[in-house]
Parts: sequence; structure tokens; C-alpha cells
Amino acid sequence: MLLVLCFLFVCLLLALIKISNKLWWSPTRLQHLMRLRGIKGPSYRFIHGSTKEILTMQKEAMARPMPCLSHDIFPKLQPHIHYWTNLYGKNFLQWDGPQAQLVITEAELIKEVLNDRDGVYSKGKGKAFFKKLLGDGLVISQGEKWAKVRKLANHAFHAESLKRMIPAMIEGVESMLERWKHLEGKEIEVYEEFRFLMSEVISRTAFGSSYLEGKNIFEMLMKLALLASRNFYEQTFPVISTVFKTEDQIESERLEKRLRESIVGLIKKREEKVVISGEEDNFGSDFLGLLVKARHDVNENQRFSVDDVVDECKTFYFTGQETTNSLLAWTVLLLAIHTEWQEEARKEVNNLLGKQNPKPDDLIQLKTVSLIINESLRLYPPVVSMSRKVEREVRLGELNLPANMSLFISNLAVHHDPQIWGEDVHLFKPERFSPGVFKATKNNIAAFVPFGFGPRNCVGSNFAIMQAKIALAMILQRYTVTLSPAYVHSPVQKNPCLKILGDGVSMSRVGENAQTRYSCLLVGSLKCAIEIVLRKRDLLLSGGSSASPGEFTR
Ligand code: HEM
Repeated sequence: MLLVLCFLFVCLLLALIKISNKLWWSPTRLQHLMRLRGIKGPSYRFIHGSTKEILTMQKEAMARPMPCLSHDIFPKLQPHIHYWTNLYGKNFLQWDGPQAQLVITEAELIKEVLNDRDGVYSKGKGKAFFKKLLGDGLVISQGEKWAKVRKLANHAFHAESLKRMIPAMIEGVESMLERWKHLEGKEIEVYEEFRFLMSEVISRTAFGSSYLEGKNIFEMLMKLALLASRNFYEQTFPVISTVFKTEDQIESERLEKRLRESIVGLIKKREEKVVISGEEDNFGSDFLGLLVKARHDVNENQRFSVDDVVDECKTFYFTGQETTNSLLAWTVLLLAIHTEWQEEARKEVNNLLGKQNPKPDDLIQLKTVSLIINESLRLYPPVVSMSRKVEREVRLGELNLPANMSLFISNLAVHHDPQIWGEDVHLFKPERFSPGVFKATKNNIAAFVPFGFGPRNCVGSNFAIMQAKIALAMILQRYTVTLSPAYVHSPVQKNPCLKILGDGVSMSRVGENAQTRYSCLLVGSLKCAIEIVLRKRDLLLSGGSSASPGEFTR
């Protein structure tokens, strides 16, 4: 009996030592070491690290009204980074619970990290909720699995494949504009309109199915995204969280299961079609077709499992939609504010296209529209941060980093850095991207990284830009965009997609996927042009974030 008691006592003691080491000794030792190496930051707090301070600062920043229509959104969206970089320098150490996290806002170091090809900086494991959202898909996967999926994605988004997607993109915009005709004089939510548009376009281009078929999948993904966003800073303890599940955990597991069933249904349909038609190997030329084909690859190493296909479907639905509608929504808002640029863009579109829809070769000639899109991506990047994990001890610039440290890259900070862009950094000036004027990225390519950089850059960037150009051109041909007097400018980083990309999503963690939200009002028709008035709404940024329509008030 005594022996058993002694044994239990020793076990308890060992467990206590392990826990205090993880939650106290290790973080404080590391903090001391990093300070000796010149990396400062907020002091570690037991269990919570910096998360409480971050949440408090975010809450306060949200409650503070923004100067009227100001594009200075960095202090609003990442107030802790804004504050701590001023206090501790461009790179500093913060704590994600007991996990040390180096925040990097220096373009030179960002380039070095994102350009890694030796596996020193990995995507890390990703938070449990994000795993549910994206599985082990392209955004999160590593090593051979990533290489296999990336090869397929590169093929799917190759220039020639993209050209084939243009009719579906145009069709999507046409049906949106058709809907707008009936909304004349009524208020519409622009963000919702673009979300609907992207759902439809991705369904058609990547999955060949109609929006209605994919609607269920989108809705479930959005609900999961919201749960991920809500729980982003929650600390979980593996054993405890498998026994005691929160309501959000239970709900996210249920959603994950239903999502899988829906996507497996789509896969089965394709496979059955091939059996019925007898056309061996012809699973379709869209992204889903390529994935299902990869499920039957003769080379075992290249073969996809059902779960691989499910994860990639979720990844592309999610990463493609939230980000591109965020880009479209912010760009339309910027055009509504800066009407001189709206006129310039319209002139270019009308000169080039007249009343015709854009053709593949037209898109490259939309130079003013390109400048506007770039400036929109700089000021309101749909993904505001990215994350990595240090796999082994490494020297980054002048800094020596230990293994297992996580890295938080704020591209938002770089895009709003006056040392890079000049004192007019917060002004909307698309001309800064004109060839000859554009100096920022000549000094450092990582000064402008809305789509990331290096081997893990955005595989869908050309898709997004193409879709944005088509939608903007077709809107400008028909409508004048003006800002509603009721509009309230309040960008919010709410969407976990951004944490996912941004953090591992991008949706690496595009965290709360910062999405833009506002509504717009179609008021009256001016011959062929209808005035669109953007009405009051909170404008959500995605840096990975999104909000529910319930958050909008009139
Ligand atoms: C304006 C639109 C978009 C923006 C701003 C954006 C941004 C980003 C960023 C910053 C990354 C890098 C994340 C990191 O390094 O951790 C990324 C990766 C990724 N994006 Fe996008 N994205 C956009 C559109 C799209 C679209 C349309 C798709 C697909 C249909 C897509 C699919 C992906 C995927 C799969 C990755 C992960 C690539 C990898 O790790 O190999 N994105 N995106």
C-alpha cells in the first residue's frame, strides 16, 4: 500500500514538475535568453502569455472610432503589434499562451523566412479549429504531401487553365449584375454580393457544379470559420479537451462530419458518371476532376485518398472565396471614396471594351485597374498576417532563434510602413505602383506581399486578380459607385480565414479572417448607369476574418 502511495506521489510530483516547466520555467528562461540576445517584448504571463493583453488592446481599438474614412488601419486591426513595435522595435517577442512567438515586421527578415526552401520555417501544426476547416490541405500540409498537392494545384491554376475559366467568371458576374437590376433603389450588402459571386464562380470553375450544389458546403465552411475565429485565442489542453468538450468543439465536429459527407457525395457522383459513361479516366477538367483523377493515379505516391480530396475541396472553396470577395469589396469602397480614380478606371474600361465583356487578352491591358487593385491590396490586404514555426535553431538576420519558436509575420505592418512607402503611406495613391515610380519593392520584394512570397505563395493569386479585373470592369461599365452617407468606416479583423492564411492559412492563420463588410444601395438609374451607394456597415477586413450579417446595424 505504502509503495503504491509512494508511486502515486512520485507520479504527481513528476506531472507537476512537467507542467510548471511548460507553463513557467521554459517560457521565463527563453524570455531571459531572448532579452540577452536583444529581442525584447511584453513580459510572459502565467498560462495566458500575451493573449489577455492582445485581446484587451483589440477590444479597445475596436471601440475607438476611426478618423473619417482613414486608411490608417494598422493600429485598428493589429493594435498590439502597432504598440509593441513602437516600444520594442520592428521585431519583438510576444506569447501565444506559453508558446513564444516572434513578431516580424521587417521586410528583409520576412523575405528570408518566406523564401525558405530548406524546411527551416514550417507552417507548424495549426490550431485544432483550423484543422477542422482545412484538414491537412494545401495551406497547412508540409513536406511530400504539400509537394504532391501543390503540383496538382499549379497545374489547375496554370495560365492556360485560367483562360478556360474566364467564361465561368463572366457568367458569375453577369448573373450578379442581373440581380442588381432588380435591386435598383434598394439597399444591398456589397460584401454579401461578392461573397455570393465568388461562391458561384468557384463552384463553377473549380468544381463544375452550380452554386446551389455547393451552397451547403459554403454555409458549413462559413460556420466553421466563425467558430475558428471565436476560439482563436482559446488555450486548449489536449487530454482535458478530449474529455470535456465545449459547445463550439461539439458543433465544429458535427459540421466537419457533415462537410465530409457532402464532399464525398460530390466525389462519388463523378466516379459513378465515369462508370456509366465508360470513359475511363475522364473525371472532368475542373479542379475536382483533377483531384478525383489523382485518387485513381497508378503511381501510389501520387495517389490521393478520399480525405486528401475532401481537404483540398475545403481548402479551395474557403481560401478562394473569402479572400477574393474581400479584395473586391475594399476596392469598390476605395473607388466610391476616390471618385477621380473611379472615373479614370471607367475611361480605361470603356476605351478598351466599349460595351463588350472582357476577353482574356484585354485583362492585361487594364493598367489603371491593375494599379487600383494593387493599392487596394496594399492598404486593405485580405490576408494581414502569416505564421511559421522554426524547425531547428537558425540565424535569421542578426537574430539567433531557437527551435520550436513560432513566427508571426505582419504583412499589414509592412504595407503601412512609412519608412518603406513614405509619409503619404496611408493615402490611396494607385500611381505609386506605376512602372518607374514604384520603388518600394525594388528595395525589397517583401515590402508588398498580399499573396505571400516564396514557395508557399498564393497558388490562386492569378485567379483572384483575373476575377477582380473582370468583375470591376463589368461593374464600371454599368454603374457609378458612390458612398452612402450612412456608411460607417470600421474595418475589423474578424475572419479566421485570414488567420488561416495569415497564420497558416491564410489562411495559414488569416485568424479572424479580416473581411470587408458594407452594404450598398442602388439608387435610381442614370441611363445605362445606376448609382450604387455604399451604405453604413462595419467594414470587416480579413487578415483572416469575417462576421455574420447579424453584426450589421442600420
Ligand atoms: C485576393 C485574394 C487572395 C489573397 C490576398 C490571398 C493571400 C494568400 C497568402 C498571403 C498566402 C500565403 C500564406 C502563407 O505564406 O502562409 C496564400 C496562400 C494560399 N492561397 Fe491565397 N489568396 C487569395 C486568393 C486565393 C484563391 C482565389 C485561391 C484558390 C482558389 C487561394 C488559395 C491559396 C492556397 C491553396 C494557399 C496555400 C499555398 C501553399 O501553401 O502552397 N488563394 N494566399
